[in-house]
Amino acid sequence: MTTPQEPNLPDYRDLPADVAARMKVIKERELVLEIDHLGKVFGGRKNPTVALEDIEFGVHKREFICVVGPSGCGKSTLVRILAGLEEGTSGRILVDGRPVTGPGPDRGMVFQKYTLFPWLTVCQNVMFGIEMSGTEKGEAQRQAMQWLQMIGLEQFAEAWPHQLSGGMQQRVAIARALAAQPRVLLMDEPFSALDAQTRLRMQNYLMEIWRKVDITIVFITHDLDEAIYLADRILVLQPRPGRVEEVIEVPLSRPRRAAQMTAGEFLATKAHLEALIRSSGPNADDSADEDVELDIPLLTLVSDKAE
Ligand SMILES: Nc1ncnc2c1ncn2[C@@H]1O[C@H](COP(=O)(O)OP(=O)(O)OP(=O)(O)O)[C@@H](O)[C@H]1O
Repeated sequence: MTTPQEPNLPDYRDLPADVAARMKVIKERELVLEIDHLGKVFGGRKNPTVALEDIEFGVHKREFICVVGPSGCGKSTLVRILAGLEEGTSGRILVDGRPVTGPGPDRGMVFQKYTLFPWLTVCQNVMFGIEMSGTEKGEAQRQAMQWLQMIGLEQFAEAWPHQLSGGMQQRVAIARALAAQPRVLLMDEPFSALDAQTRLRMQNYLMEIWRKVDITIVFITHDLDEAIYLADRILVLQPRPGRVEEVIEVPLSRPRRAAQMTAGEFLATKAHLEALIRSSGPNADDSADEDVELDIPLLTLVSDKAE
């Protein structure tokens, strides 16, 4: 779908030269994750809900993908299928060319809710992911400490998860997921429970780690600012049934800085995403009613009073 461009804003499709060059390099890289004609239907034949229909998308090595869309478009279903926690009804998922048949060490997960094991210390939590791959305890501890150093939490190695702030817990959750050396990191609204300032710090922190570690990221979010700030490409889903609405190449240079959030390219991308999501969201069919609401006499009365 095309939406009218906002006046005074650049065209979100115009990539600055450095971004275009970067996108070209990314697209030349191999596909780590392939979503091959994926469909998902819930419920029986009598009352089916088509959550996903014919999703076709490939994620390149070291790419940062954000998935957005209105509530109910199938974001959580998609990430659960990618993780192998749920099966698709049709199509398939491939990681490095191999079909996904269930959860596996090639895919790490970070969820919205803090998911550290409360009965393990911070260090033991990170060791857990490493030991899962068969590494012996002493070596796992050494590697876990390296990860804690990388995320700046080595002094909390012996602390319990509940002694850490929400942001710190999510940092440990990211370290735990990455320590198992997955090919893809799947993140399902990992920062949505955090306050705005912590959230921005976590976004910067995640991009910093991603710069240093060989990892491909698929990040689900409701927050359009977050998606634009983080992603190389944004996969926009539409609901009922969940289909690919558009894939947007984010026209922002890297490294990203918070100041870019007021740049014309950022605002143009956001305006386009908002229009896309508004037009396909749960209230899209009610837009005619909304127009009627704006005309109600009460609004005129209030403005009369003010004068
Ligand atoms: N276990 C289930 N049984 C039946 N229908 C389901 C089930 N899980 C999800 N659905 C339906 O599938 C569709 C997609 O749901 P999903 O939770 O994946 O969307 P979402 O984009 O993550 O939504 P939100 O943004 O509100 O979290 C919705 O219509 C939902 O009602």
